[in-house]
Amino acid sequence: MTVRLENLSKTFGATRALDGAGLELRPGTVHALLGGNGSGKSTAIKILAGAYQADGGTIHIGAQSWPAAGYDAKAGWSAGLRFVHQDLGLFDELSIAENFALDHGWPRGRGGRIKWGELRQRVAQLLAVYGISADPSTVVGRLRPAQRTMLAIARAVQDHDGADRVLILDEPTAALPQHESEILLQAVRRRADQGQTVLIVSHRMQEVLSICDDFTVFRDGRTVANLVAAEPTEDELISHMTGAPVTVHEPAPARAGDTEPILEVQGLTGGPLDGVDLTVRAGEIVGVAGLVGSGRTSLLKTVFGEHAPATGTIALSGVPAAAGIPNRMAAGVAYLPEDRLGEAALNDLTVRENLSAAVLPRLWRRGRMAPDTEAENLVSTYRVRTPSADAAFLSLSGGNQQKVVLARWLRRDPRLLLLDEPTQGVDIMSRRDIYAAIRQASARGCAVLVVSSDFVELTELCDRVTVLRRGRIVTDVSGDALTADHLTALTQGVLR
Ligand SMILES: Nc1ncnc2c1ncn2[C@@H]1O[C@H](COP(=O)(O)OP(=O)(O)OP(=O)(O)O)[C@@H](O)[C@H]1O
Repeated sequence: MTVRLENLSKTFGATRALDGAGLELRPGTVHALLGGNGSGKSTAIKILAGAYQADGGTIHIGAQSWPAAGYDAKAGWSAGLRFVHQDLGLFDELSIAENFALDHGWPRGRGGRIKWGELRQRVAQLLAVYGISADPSTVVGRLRPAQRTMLAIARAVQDHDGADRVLILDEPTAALPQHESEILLQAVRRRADQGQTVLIVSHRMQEVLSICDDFTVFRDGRTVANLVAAEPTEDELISHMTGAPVTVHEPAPARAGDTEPILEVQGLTGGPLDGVDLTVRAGEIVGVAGLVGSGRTSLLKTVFGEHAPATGTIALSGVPAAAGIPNRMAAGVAYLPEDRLGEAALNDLTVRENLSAAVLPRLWRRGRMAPDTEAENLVSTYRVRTPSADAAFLSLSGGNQQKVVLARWLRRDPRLLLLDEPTQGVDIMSRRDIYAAIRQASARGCAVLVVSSDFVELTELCDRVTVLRRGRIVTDVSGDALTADHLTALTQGVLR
C-alpha cells in the first residue's frame, strides 16, 4: 500500500520540528527514514500514529487522503498502519496465544467459554506466516530476542498476506545483538517480498543498507534526500544527514605498555554471574560482548555497587571497594545505565540541571547554588540539539537526551567509567563525538568498561573485548582478531 506525506509541518514552542517534510512509501518495499538526532523522524512517526497533530500538510494512505491537521489515530488504524515501538509491549509471563488474545480478543463459544483450540490454531498460522518457529503455548519470556520482535510485528499486523497493512518500526534492532538483528532484518525483508510495506527508523547504517529499497533523509525537519530503488553508500547517507562531506576520524592511538590496574574483579558470582575475573587498567577501553542474559548488565551494576556480589572481590586501584553506590561514586566510579529515562535522567528538570546533577557539590557556594556556566559548552561539545540549556530535558529527542546523560558523567572526570549501551539511539555524527570523548577520558587515565550489543561499536571503540557467556568470561579478543563477525561467533558459542 502506498503512503505519502506531503509538506508536513509541526512546531513545539520555539522548535520547528517539521518544516515541510515529505515521505513516500512504495508498496511492498522496505523504506528507511534516516536523519540526525532531533531531525524530526519521531515527530513524523508520532503524527502518523495520531499521537501528535500536525500544524499543516497532507497525509495519503492507499486511496484515502486527509489534511494532516484533521488526521487522527483512528484514521491511521483503519487505513492499515501498524506500529511496533522499541518497547514491544509484550507480556513475558504469558503464552504467545495469550499475548495475541489480549490485543485482539478471545474467540468465545456458547456461554462465553474461550475457544482455546481456535485461538491456538489461528496463532499457529500467523507464527508460520511470520517465520516464528515456536508453539502458541510457549511463554513469551522464553523466546529469543529476534523472535520476540517478530512476534510483536505479527501481533500488530495480525494479517496473513499483510499487503493492505503498512508496518512502521521504530529502531527495531537497537537492543538486539548483531546475530539477532540479522535474523530479524531477514524476516522483515521476507515480509516485504511477500507484499508488505515497511518503514524503518534506524541509526544503524549498515543494517538499513542491507535490507532497504528506498531511503528518505530528514535534516532540520525537511526532506533533504529521497533515494528510490537506490544503493547509496554509508558516506553518502551521512553527508545527506549532516549537509557536509564526511570527515575521516583518526583511529585511536596505540597504547604503550601496561598501566596500573584500576578495576580488579575476582571470582564474582551473584545473579547470572558465575565466577567473573576481570582487570581493567588505567587508560584501557575494555568492551563486554555477550548475548542478552549473559550477565553483561549485572556485571556493571555489581561493580557500581547496585548489586552486592554473592561471592568474590572487587578492588579499585588495589583497595577493596566499599559496598554501595555512594561509596563507589566517591571512589570515582561512574555508571551510565541502559535504561536512560528510568534510571539516569532527572526527567522533570532542564538540560542544565541534568548536566549539573553529577557535580552538584562543586556548584554549592556559601549556601547558594552557583549557575552551571559550563552547560552551554557541554551542549555544544556533545552536539545536543536543544533551543537552549534551559529547555525541559523531556522535550529533547531521544538521542539528544542520551548525549546529555553521557556528558553529565564524563564531566565528573571519573577514574572508572561503566557504560551500558552508550550510543543506543544516538546518531552517527554524535556517536563519533562520543567515541572521541570516551577516548579523551581514557587518555587522561580513566579505565572504561563498555557493554554494547553493537559489535561494530565495540570493535571501533575498544582496545580489547572480553566475551561473556552464561555468566563467565570465555575469552578476550584484541588486535586483528577483534572483528564484529568474530565476536558474533564467540558470543554464540560457535567458536571457543
Ligand atoms: N513534545 C515536544 N516538546 C517540545 N519539543 C519537542 C517535542 N517533541 C519533539 N520536540 C523537538 O522537535 C525536534 C525533532 O524531534 P524528533 O524527536 O522528531 O527527532 P528525531 O529525528 O526522532 O531524533 P532522535 O534520533 O534523537 O530520536 C527536536 O528538536 C525535539 O527537541
